[in-house]
Amino acid sequence: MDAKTPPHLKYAPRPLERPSAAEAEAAVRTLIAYAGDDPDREGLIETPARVTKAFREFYAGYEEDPAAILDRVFDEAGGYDDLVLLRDIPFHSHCEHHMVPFIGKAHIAYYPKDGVVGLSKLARLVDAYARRLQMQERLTQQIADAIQQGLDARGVAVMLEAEHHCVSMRGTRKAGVSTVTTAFTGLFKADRDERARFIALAEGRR
Ligand SMILES: Nc1nc2c(ncn2[C@@H]2O[C@H](COP(=O)(O)OP(=O)(O)OP(=O)(O)O)[C@@H](O)[C@H]2O)c(=O)[nH]1
Ligand SMILES: [Zn+2]
Repeated sequence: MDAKTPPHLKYAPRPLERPSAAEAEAAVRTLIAYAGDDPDREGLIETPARVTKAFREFYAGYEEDPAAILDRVFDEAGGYDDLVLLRDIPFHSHCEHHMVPFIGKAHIAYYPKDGVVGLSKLARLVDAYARRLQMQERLTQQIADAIQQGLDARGVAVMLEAEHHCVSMRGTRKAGVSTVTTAFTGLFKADRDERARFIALAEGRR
């Protein structure tokens, strides 16, 4: 990606100064005590190390370069230039307000221009952005923009539907609420029939 790349698409938002694993484990001990339990009781002794390890998995996206995921374009798709759609890609992310999971499915479509990308790469792209502290709206937009930029597609459509555990488990405690977000570029942005086709396919109506 070049100097014109918008900040939200860059590999990492800024150079990160990571605390050590020992410092992170100490912070988890503090949170256990804040929750009201004893970090020294037997069942919790190894928990700070486990949580720290889990964090590296939950937030592995900061170490991924989305542009590199879409690097390999196949230009031998036999002239195929119609829509490619992946439906029901499961994802897990964490909301940046409460660091609580939001979990759902992504539907992604694009109209190829000069080639197609390996199907698994679109799922990898979702993970590269989902495994960060996120807002669902930004996650949706980042996925669309990265595909648009990486493939120079004629159009990209992204729909995310997710349940936010910060809404279901705490605060208003409304379980089962689905948040739906969409982002469109190119043909999808310009043509409402294209948007309708995408939505029908994403919902499994065709
Ligand atoms: N737009 C948007 N809001 C989100 C997302 N994830 C969590 N939120 C919301 O972020 C808001 C944060 O609101 P605040 O009033 O600062 O925090 P709060 O007091 O914990 O809010 P409550 O959840 O209403 O108790 C809440 O309304 C959350 O539901 C997201 O991905 N997108
Ligand atoms: Zn939240």
